Amino acid sequence: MIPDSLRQLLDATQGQREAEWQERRVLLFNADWGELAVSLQGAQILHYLPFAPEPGRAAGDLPFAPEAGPAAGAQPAPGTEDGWLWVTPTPQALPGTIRGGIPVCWPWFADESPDGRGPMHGTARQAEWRLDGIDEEEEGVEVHLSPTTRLDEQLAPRVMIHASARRLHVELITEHLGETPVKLTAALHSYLSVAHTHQCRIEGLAGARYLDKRQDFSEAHQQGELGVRGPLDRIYESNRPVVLDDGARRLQIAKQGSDSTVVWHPDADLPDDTPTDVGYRFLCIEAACTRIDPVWLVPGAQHLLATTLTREDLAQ
Ligand SMILES: O=P(O)(O)OC[C@H]1O[C@@H](O)[C@H](O)[C@@H](O)[C@@H]1O
Repeated sequence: MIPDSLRQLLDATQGQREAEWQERRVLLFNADWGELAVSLQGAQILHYLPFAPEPGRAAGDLPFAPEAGPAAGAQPAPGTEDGWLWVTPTPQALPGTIRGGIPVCWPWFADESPDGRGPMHGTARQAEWRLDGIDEEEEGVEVHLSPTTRLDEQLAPRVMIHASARRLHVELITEHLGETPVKLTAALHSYLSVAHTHQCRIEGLAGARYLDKRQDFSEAHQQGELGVRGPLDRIYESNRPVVLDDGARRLQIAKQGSDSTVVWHPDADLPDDTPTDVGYRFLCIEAACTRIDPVWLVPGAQHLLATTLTREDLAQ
């Protein structure tokens, strides 16, 4: 789900450009392979819409048209015309953050800052990031970003986004530049656009142990596949891909460097920046490192946390 004002900016874009949206600098791509919007506040992807091939045709065989926009035979899959990610149409003003897309939560997840007093989900998503490079090809685009200021005494993050007609792949790389081991938790906090939250079923978590944040982190095991029918805030211990089925489409969400899959929706208790008419149009499924699987990074080491969104019929 994309806010109208962002839609208008994208529609007025041919190829690639930088623009301002909601007081933030955003990178916009509108190409033959699809659309991408990234906010430089937080290196946050706000929108992704692949112009996917018709069933039976490989993404690499797309008949690309010379102008920007979907090529003949390459259309958004039914039910996904609005994009694969959800963004609130009424984001907080700066220095607040934008709810939606894929916020980068770093260098801690939720309230797990070293002294327990840091902002929810870390400092990276509020910070200003810079564009380090763009590698644009016919099949897609690769975008590299890093923060403009030092966000941690010892750790340095960077983000790589690769978007194409086939998939959206995001990497959060953390480098240890300091002298002593550091505990890292993090998340790629994907707000996925869905037909209705209560129509969602997540396949791939059956049997997994989870911590239920709504029950004071009590432990349980997932019985059967997860159907979303009310508020959820769970950390599943799992490194496996899941499939999100919202009745309109099946999206595969795979990941690397993560043994925690967070599933979150507040149900009727919507945040202030989320209008009720769009409050059931998202579900968060997050590739994360949490209290279940914190990463102890030693000097000189790197950690890669990645997530990949693919239409199930195109996933390999
Ligand atoms: O910071 P945001 O985008 O409002 O997300 C909040 C939610 O993020 C989830 O990752 C947490 O599990 C929830 O506990 C939390 O409420």
